[in-house]
Amino acid sequence: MDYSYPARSSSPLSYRKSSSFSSTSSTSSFFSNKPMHHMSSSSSSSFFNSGSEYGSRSMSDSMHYGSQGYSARPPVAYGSDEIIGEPFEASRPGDSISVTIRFRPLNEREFHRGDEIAWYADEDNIVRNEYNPATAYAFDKVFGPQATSQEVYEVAAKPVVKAAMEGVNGTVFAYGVTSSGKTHTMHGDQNAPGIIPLAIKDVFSIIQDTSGQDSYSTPGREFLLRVSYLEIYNEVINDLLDPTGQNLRVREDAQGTYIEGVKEEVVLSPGHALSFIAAGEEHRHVGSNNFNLFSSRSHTIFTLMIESSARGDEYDGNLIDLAGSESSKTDTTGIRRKEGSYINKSLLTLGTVIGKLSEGKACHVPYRDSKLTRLLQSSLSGHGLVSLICTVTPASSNMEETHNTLKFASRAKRVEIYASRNKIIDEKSLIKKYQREISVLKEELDRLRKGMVVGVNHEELLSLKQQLEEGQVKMQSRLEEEEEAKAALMSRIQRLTKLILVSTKTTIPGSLSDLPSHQRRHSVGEEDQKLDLRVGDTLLIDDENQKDSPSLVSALVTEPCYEFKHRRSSSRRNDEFSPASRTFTESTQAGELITGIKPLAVQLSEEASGLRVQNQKLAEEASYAKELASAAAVELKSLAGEVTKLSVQNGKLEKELIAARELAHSRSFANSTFNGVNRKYNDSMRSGRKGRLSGRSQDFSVAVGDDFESWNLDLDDLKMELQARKQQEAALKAALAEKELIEDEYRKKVEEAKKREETLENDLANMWVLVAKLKKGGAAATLDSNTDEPHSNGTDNIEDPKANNIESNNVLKERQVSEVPSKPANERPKEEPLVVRLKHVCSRFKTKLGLHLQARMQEMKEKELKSLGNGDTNSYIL
Ligand SMILES: Nc1ncnc2c1ncn2[C@@H]1O[C@H](COP(=O)(O)OP(=O)(O)OP(=O)(O)O)[C@@H](O)[C@H]1O
Repeated sequence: MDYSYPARSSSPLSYRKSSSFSSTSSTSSFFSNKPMHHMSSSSSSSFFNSGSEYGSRSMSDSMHYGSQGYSARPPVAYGSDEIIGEPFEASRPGDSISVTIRFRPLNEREFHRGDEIAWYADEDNIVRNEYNPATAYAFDKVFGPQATSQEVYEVAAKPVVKAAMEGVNGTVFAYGVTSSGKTHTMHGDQNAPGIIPLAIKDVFSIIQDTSGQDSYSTPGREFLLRVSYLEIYNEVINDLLDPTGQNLRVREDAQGTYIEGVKEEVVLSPGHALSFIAAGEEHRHVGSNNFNLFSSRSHTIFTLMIESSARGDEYDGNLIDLAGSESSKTDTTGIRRKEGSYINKSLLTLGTVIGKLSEGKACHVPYRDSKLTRLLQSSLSGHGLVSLICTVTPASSNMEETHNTLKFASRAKRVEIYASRNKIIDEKSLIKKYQREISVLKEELDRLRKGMVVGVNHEELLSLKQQLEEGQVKMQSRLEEEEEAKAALMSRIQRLTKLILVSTKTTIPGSLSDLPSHQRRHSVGEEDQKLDLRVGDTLLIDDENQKDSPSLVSALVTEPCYEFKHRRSSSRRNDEFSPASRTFTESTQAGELITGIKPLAVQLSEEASGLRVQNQKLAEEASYAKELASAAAVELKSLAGEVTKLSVQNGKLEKELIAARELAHSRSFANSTFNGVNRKYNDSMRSGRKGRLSGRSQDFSVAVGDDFESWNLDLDDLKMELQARKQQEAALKAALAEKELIEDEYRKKVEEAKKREETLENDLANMWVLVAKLKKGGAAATLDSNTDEPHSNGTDNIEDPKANNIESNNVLKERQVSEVPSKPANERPKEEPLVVRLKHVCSRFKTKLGLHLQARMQEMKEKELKSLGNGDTNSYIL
């Protein structure tokens, strides 16, 4: 005999490669077990798959395998009682065990060995020997090698399943030599599911079909499905669904035999049920024998128990049990031999039991001789439908084993059964138990309902209902508010806690717990520094939009300002974080570390919530500052307008001045002319040429006299006017100088105002940056501000507006760091430095702006007064 071994999957539905060989006989069964201990019109079905050397050794002893193959040997001779010239008449279903034969194809090994077809399916229900055609057996159905498992299921299992759904126990089992196809038939694989998965699927589809159209449909019924899966290995029963369930005992009560303590799992879908099979397969005993690498070394029984009840009919449920298959296979040495002997023993007992039962005599049936027959007792003794599927190989090399299988099947065919529907529900029935519970609960509910409405009139009921609804609405809204607040708080706490834990992780990996306690006590300062760095890291990472870059962290940690910061702040933090930091620094275990962090987180969350209020205030103040800045900008515009007006006025004044100067010049020319004429006149008067010139002189005198008179008048006027003009000129010059001064002053003020506007805008921008930062990383900022420094009064910072032009928090921090506290701790404001600073910025800004506006108003007033004082002059000039 030569052997090779097919791969075998542990899952009943997983793909299996075709086996190449077979030689020894084996048996496998899918049997419908009895309803166990249940009283009722119940039925049960089981698969079992077992391996055995049943008949194989005699076969191997008598057969000779050689290169010539089996064809060279003569056909096996059979006893006359074994040869059936005419096939049996197929039994009527329900009267006897249904017996089906399934041929598998020749496998590769048999083919290469030159095996011939020794047995074949003749028509639908005859198995005939190729070498002796008179040797034939009739069964209910014979499937050829090409038949599918679905076809086998339809004939051999579906009627049992149907009967089980109607309350009749059912058992299907497979029987055959090793590698004849029991597992293939019962479990199958993904491509060709076997009887078990097909039966499970059918049960669920029957339950789901509530149409009533199908003859199997079960409208108006309730079902509870449970599965169990066990194996009989070396005459020991093990629970495959519960590895701790070993060596289970078979018990007997009035209702028959049952397995004590077997695990039953409720299943909700076919997949769910199959998953239990797959899990059970993991625990099953499988080993290689001469012919099958994954030969079953035990009988396995899969049971699907179906409890069914008409809806509302609490005490009239049906129980249906489906059970699984078992197989046994053999080997010739060592442990396999021992297994094989057990398998053979149980199968021989099975054969004996079947034989006794087939005789139909009232004789002792040795059910108790093996666990298998003991468990099958109810089924085999005719309390339910039984379907036997015998798997056979057509190979000539296994002709004798196949013949033995056929003889066994033939005997089994003679066993009569008396299946009847189980009518009485077991007290242990789960569905009944559940129904009782439901009934009790329903009654209780009814009682409660009745009790609630007794003694309450309709109006009271309505008002109560209204009150209840109002209360519900209030409660709901309050609940929502509380939930929101809680969620906000929780998220904040989580964020803060996360920050702290992340920080802890990045900066002191194991350092606290690694240090001996005494060392830790001495290194509080160091750890404080570390904590500061951690806090700083966290804050900076937060500032950097949460970029968790180790290089960035390390770079920031080494920055001098941070070193300075944590050096300086270590003493202070012990005050401010005393409970948390004490817990933190005194922690010795990781668990304690986390416990220590919690109060800190709570504290931080409180501070963060305070900070949020402050942030809001700051935002309001910032918005007010913005308004002020825009008012200042408007005012600046009006100032610029005034400056322009003044410039225009100055231009006019200059023009007037020029005109006045020209006038003065012309007056001076007239004056000099007058003086010249006057001088000439005086000279002529003094020279005595009065007579000679008298006539002319008179004329002239008349002429000149008239002129002179008028000239004298004009001259006085001119003199006065000239004087006035001179005064005016002086006044204008002074006014011009003053205007120029004022203009310069205005220019300066405009420049100053522009600078201030810039400063204000910067301040405002900084404020927004800080507000945004506080909003974004409020907690971190709080932590930072808490750990940074005692609060400075912030005044110095604001003296120089440029200093407030903080482009980044780092600058601010540097400033804060550089402003080492000069005041005692008890003078420190309670608010954070950033907040104080911002407040000071705002108040300074407001004060300065107010002062500036006041000064401006004053100046304008003065200017106005001055303008009024010079009004005559101006009007005179104009
Ligand atoms: N009807 C069939 N059609 C095709 N292949 C089959 C058929 N029956 C069995 N085989 C193949 O034959 C090989 C052996 O089958 P299987 O393992 O089912 O035998 P078995 O009787 O369960 O053996 P054992 O008792 O040792 O566990 C497998 O590879 C299987 O796929």
